[in-house]
Amino acid sequence: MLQLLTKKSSNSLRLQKTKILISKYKNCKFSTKPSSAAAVVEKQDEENVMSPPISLLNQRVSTSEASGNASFILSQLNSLPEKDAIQRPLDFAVLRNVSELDDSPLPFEEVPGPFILKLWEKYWKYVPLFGTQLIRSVLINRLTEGRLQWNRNVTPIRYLFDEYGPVVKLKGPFAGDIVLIHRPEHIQKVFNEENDYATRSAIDILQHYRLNYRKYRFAGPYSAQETQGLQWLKIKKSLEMPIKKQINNQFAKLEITCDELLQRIRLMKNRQDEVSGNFNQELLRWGMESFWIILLNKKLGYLESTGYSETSEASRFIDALSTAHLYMSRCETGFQVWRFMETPFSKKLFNSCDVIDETIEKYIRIFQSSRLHESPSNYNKNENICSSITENLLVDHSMNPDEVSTLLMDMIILGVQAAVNSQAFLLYFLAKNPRVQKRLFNEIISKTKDYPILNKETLEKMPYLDACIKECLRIRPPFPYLTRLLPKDIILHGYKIPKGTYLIMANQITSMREENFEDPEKFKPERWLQNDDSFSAYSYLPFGKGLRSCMGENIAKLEMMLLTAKIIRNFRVEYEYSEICSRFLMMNVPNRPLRFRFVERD
Ligand code: HEM
Repeated sequence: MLQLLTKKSSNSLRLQKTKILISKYKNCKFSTKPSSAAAVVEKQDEENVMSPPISLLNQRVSTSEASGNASFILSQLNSLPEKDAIQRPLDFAVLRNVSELDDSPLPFEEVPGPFILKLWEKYWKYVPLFGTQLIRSVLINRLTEGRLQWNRNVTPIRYLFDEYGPVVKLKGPFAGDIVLIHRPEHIQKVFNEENDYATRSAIDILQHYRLNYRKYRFAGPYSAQETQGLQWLKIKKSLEMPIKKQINNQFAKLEITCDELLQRIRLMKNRQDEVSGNFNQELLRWGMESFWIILLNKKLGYLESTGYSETSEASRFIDALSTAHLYMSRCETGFQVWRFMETPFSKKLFNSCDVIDETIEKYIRIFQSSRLHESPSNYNKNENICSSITENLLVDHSMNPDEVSTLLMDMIILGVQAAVNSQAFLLYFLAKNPRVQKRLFNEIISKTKDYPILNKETLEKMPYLDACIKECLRIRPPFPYLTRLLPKDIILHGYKIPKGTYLIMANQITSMREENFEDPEKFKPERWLQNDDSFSAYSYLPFGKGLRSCMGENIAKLEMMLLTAKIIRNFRVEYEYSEICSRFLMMNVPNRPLRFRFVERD
């Protein structure tokens, strides 16, 4: 009883202290300098502050959470009636004793973030099951106390920004601390510091597949291996020209591939002009066929009738690619038991990766047996001999077949899928915005009336088409986050972020905020046609930025322009069903079947 009474009185003492704290805050002149709540709190009796006036706190707060640090308490105070007066991270700053303010950055420890991780940390450090992807998804969902579901793309991260401000720290017991940002000026600062060893977070399961399962030496550009250094950048730089050349040289083949897809649409449509739900697979076939044309200089018949037989290489490859995508995502999120033993998911993933790998290897062997006996000098004499990027990698860069195979597989699993899903979203946005579609149709007709065959120059004269693609990638970038390992200490929002911290730059959130784009939810391609430099280049980064930016940007844009122009010139695209949103399967993918109507134009 006595204990209870003491507890009660100490609680009211804490309540009083908290109120004093709030009134101090209210009376204090607003300072723009960042400061720290912790500094104020340090002055309090630690015991008192560490056990907050729970009755005052939001219902969600459990006692164990409440026994946390000062940031936690103050963040919970924001849900008190006084919350209008107290804002989030800036408030922590304002609460510091004014006399202590100076220009020096605040220590990393004071970056706000969910506290509950601190409790779990003790347990986690003995269970090395966690990878970067986990931190991004499961963990964040857990932190949001069950209000958000798994694989819900950017929602959990948006929640964290709303809760903690523009710079949020996640204590990563195993993978290291992670800092989340979304403001363009912060993102710009990170890219300004980038050096030749720019490192992204890896897709761990793919790295595991290459290094441990296949025993390759090269883990691919989406790994955190040494390839992330100068060697990769050298290869990447030297491929810029060949890719450009290849896009120009292979334009006619890419166009034929689009025509084949149009034929497939005509075959697939039912009486209501509607294609079946697995139209995404058709787009995947188009994406793969286009990829092979550029990378192998070959049409492999993915959209030809032979390619549809169940036993065909094309069908097996497309199945493997879809399966790999699904299980890669499942392995990366959740408990990563595959780190210790084969699991049903990792088995399915590896089997599909084997199919992809073996197909790529087959074409590499065909190339080797037909060309490698020629002397390298021949390649220089006749430019056409090195007619595909794959040959270029093998011959000019002396990459070994395993390395080439790994690189192509990364490009396929992530790059081709990104282009295909973006194309799917673009058709959806056009279907849902008939006025935009009409304007696009008019542009296509006006630019092609004298030239029934599209060419690259004609496409370049279609600014509205380009704007539609940009707008689609703004609202649904395939990759909603960019990541970098900080090469040196930087100051963000007044906090010192140390070298070696992983930064997650939430680029989808950036481009969906009102302060960066007016009416961000609306599909308004027109915004890209205004000579408006009011938005920062760093508020829209669907292809990333800097040395590690997307290598397939030109390929993807051209493929999308070509196919969209062809489809819109031939069909009016409609969609009658519920809204198609995105779900996160290592990238944004449509969450519903693509049951478009393709109505033939007169
Ligand atoms: C709409 C389609 C695409 C989008 C939006 C996209 C976006 C991205 C993004 C955001 C990155 C990471 C950039 C960074 O960290 O700064 C990336 C990297 C990469 N992308 Fe793409 N991509 C697309 C299509 C493609 C295609 C078709 C290919 C290949 C044919 C490709 C190949 C690559 C490669 C190899 C990298 C790694 C580059 C490096 O690490 O240096 N991408 N892409």
